[in-house]
Amino acid sequence: HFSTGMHPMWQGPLVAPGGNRQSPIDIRVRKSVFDPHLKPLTPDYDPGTCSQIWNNGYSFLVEYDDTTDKSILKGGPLEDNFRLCQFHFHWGESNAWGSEHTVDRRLFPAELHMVHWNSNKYRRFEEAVMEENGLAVIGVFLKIGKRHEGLQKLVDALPAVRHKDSVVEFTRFDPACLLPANIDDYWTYAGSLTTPPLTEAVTWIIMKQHIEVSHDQLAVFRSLLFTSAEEEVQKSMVNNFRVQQPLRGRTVRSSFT
Ligand SMILES: NS(=O)(=O)c1ccc(-n2ccn(-c3ccc(F)cc3F)c2=O)cc1
Ligand SMILES: [Zn+2]
Repeated sequence: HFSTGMHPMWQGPLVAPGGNRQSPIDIRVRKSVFDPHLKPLTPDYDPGTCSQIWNNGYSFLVEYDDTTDKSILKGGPLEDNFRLCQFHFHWGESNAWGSEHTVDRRLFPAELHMVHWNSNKYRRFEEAVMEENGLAVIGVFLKIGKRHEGLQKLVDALPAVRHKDSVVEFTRFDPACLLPANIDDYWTYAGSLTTPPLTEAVTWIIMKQHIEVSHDQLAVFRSLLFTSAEEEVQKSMVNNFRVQQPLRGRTVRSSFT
């Protein structure tokens, strides 16, 4: 039987010890500050660097070969080149919740995170993840609506990684297809990873425009399991989001008025 009880990890530290730039947060639109110096984001991804999908017991990660600067993110609030290493999602057991960030307390059914690391300053991800501003994560909200054609190739591969620690080869997927049409309007703030190690290394870039996926596509996310094949009790992979964290005086900047 599949319980959707709170997975122990998610009852983890509500606020990291001594953390004053933790994520996720609620984005108060009227409190965000327009910054005219913010540039447009210029992602440049090579689908040829896509390598595999891995169920790590928290989410499923679509991983990219980040040994060269083939898939990079520049511009926006970023001074350096950031290399794409993986993307993943957070979602709820119902369409009423699931996102990690909120906009004026509005919850979305799911949220995409595209994780990049500063390849000008560091030699590998493992180093960057421990450094202030070593990472840049793009967040995109998902809403239930029309089927997302580009996502379907990924949805079709998910049954192969149903259990924790399963991996399947996955190639030639262009992550740019998951970005909204308008990537010029975003919020950005200094934050952290939202699961352990919770390091305060992330420049967050949250897209104002959401993408749409169908109810059936999101239902396949919920068919994944937190648990490995050997465990007796299988736990549905749902509600894999962290509770919101105090802003602690941080400013959220917007690229739009
Ligand atoms: N949800 S999120 O803020 O985008 C997020 C949360 C956690 C991670 N995460 C968890 C473990 N790691 C990790 C993987 C490999 C490594 F060498 C070091 C790490 F911290 C990681 O990047 C990555 C991204
Ligand atoms: Zn995430």
